[in-house]
Amino acid sequence: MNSGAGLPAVIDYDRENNTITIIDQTRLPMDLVLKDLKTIDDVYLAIKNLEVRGAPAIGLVAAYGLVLYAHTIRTDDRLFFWGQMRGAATYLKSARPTAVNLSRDVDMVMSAFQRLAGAPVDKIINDIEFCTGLLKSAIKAAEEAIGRTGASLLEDGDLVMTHCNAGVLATGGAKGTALAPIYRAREEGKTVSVIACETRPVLQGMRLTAFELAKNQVPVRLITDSMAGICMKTEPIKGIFVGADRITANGDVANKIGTYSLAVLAQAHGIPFYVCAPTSTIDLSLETGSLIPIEERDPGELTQLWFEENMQVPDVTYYNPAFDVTPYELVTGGIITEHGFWKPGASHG
Ligand SMILES: CSC[C@@H](O)[C@@H](O)C(=O)COP(=O)(O)O
Repeated sequence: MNSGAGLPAVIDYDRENNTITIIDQTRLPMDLVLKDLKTIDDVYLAIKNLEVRGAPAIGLVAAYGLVLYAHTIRTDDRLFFWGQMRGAATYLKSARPTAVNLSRDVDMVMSAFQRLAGAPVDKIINDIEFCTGLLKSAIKAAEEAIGRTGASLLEDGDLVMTHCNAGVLATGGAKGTALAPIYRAREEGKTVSVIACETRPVLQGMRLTAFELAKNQVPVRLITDSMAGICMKTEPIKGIFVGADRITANGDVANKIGTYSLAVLAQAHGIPFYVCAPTSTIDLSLETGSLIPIEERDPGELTQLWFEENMQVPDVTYYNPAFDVTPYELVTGGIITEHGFWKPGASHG
């Protein structure tokens, strides 16, 4: 199956072989490699190690992970079945803490499972698989809608900036979130070019966004994160478009580390800052962004990853938060969801 973005499906589930196939994003852009996930541990590690990453994509692969696991342990012993599934759900949710989509999608599958508690095991498994298929369709539909709203802000010849990867690789959908307006604008006959920030330390902007956009013939220029300020000062940037991992009730936005710095710079330069995210990324249970759990990752990502040599300096400590929180007042353009612009205080829909 194709992702519709010049790539194979980012996440695909084959029921016959009870296998999830993903694009292994740690191998991009050098190698476009598909990887099979056959066990719950495979799924957990794929999320943890960023083989599949991006808020909607990790939720989707975890949901398929539960389907895969249900097929694997299929048994008429309901108590055992339920206990094992609950353990698997907790395990998958622990892979990464910041993106709310992971726990939300796992919980969604588990509540479908619970609702069917008295049904035959085959029916339960069929239904949770169906539910996961619906989730995938909902991701695609949300992206189309986000794309339409976002593209209405763009004109032919515009230049935008983005950070990390909030494209198809991050969602397993059709257009991504922050990149959806750009893909949609192109469908409307408008060429929009993109400045992609490389996104230290794991380089999602360089390895994934630049790759994905180039593959789709979208003009893209890569910069290091430290070049964003000079670009905002000297280039006619129409807007900054980023995705989100979790948006709290007051509108604060957790997204890839470096997003907050871009929002501060954008405000200083009078450039609108837009966050594109499906409503499933809004977490009304948290009042403010300070309550969002921020994932801290291995310092090896600073000292080693993507380099031949270990560059760890003796007697130096390292700090590697994977996300930061941008306060709502810096989201000057607004938060674009599948229902149009969302403001704190409004319900999801
Ligand atoms: C549409 S995805 C939005 C976010 O998940 C994305 O911007 C991001 O921060 C991804 O971080 P990652 O650590 O690569 O999973």
